[in-house]
Amino acid sequence: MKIALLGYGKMGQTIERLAKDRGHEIVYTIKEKIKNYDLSKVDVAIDFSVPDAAFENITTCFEQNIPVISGTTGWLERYDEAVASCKENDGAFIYASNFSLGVNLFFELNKKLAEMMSSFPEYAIGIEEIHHTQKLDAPSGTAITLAEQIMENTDRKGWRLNRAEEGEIPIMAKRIENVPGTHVVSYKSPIDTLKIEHIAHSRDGFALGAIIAAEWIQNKKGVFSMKDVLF
Ligand SMILES: NC(=O)c1ccc[n+]([C@@H]2O[C@H](COP(=O)([O-])OP(=O)(O)OC[C@H]3O[C@@H](n4cnc5c(N)ncnc54)[C@H](O)[C@@H]3O)[C@@H](O)[C@H]2O)c1
Ligand SMILES: O=C(O)C1=N[C@H](C(=O)O)CCC1
Repeated sequence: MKIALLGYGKMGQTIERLAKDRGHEIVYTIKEKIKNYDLSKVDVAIDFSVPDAAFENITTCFEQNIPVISGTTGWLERYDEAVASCKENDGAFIYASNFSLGVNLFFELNKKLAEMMSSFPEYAIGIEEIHHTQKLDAPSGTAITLAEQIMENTDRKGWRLNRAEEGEIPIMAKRIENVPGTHVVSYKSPIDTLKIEHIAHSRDGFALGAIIAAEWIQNKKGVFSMKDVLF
């Protein structure tokens, strides 16, 4: 595949290394607005940029008929508009708050556990996420996905950053140098605590998942998720 990398920071560079190992060609490494680039020779754009740029990057690709894989977090208030743009342009799109196989397995466990725990209101639910200090958004996109999955399977009505309110899920966000990404979902009662945890040891899992998604979306049209790709 001929790949355009939209965003060439920590993730863009990791994707470049792993994509080359899999025989792909990186034709653009873009660190700025993409309006002026001719992407017509590109098979797929992989966007790991910044929250302010993601929506414009993604929709510009749809207008140029390029499939998009996006992992940028912190722009999701415009996700529905991006989906509409994909459909209008008969495009192809996958967004995931986390592309790693491990986290996508963790998502499935999280949903199942929340469904089981919904019968036991004595357990207080909490989410903790830990990331490196350069991260621009909080809470992480992954933590928001985990909270939304719990809300769909319990009576919890919302989530809140760094504090707990009645009926909501607190998401505690910590920033520690060099941590690629850790997520913990816990259920605490006066008697015991139950926890599930995912610890990324590097960015390779996120990058590999995004490349696998880019390979999978070739010759497809529509809006898909990592669940479609992996399971
Ligand atoms: N979904 C996942 O699996 C996953 C995994 C890791 C990171 N992320 C997300 O990916 C994004 C990037 O993470 P990172 O650690 O590589 O960040 P980073 O800060 O290292 O890199 C971001 C890059 O985007 C570039 N950029 C700035 N404006 C741009 C624009 N208009 N168009 C294109 N590029 C632009 C910056 O110059 C930089 O090179 C973040 O939102 C992060 O939360 C998602
Ligand atoms: O390093 C980051 O930034 C990460 N962002 C994603 C998120 O916000 O969930 C995935 C994990 C790494």
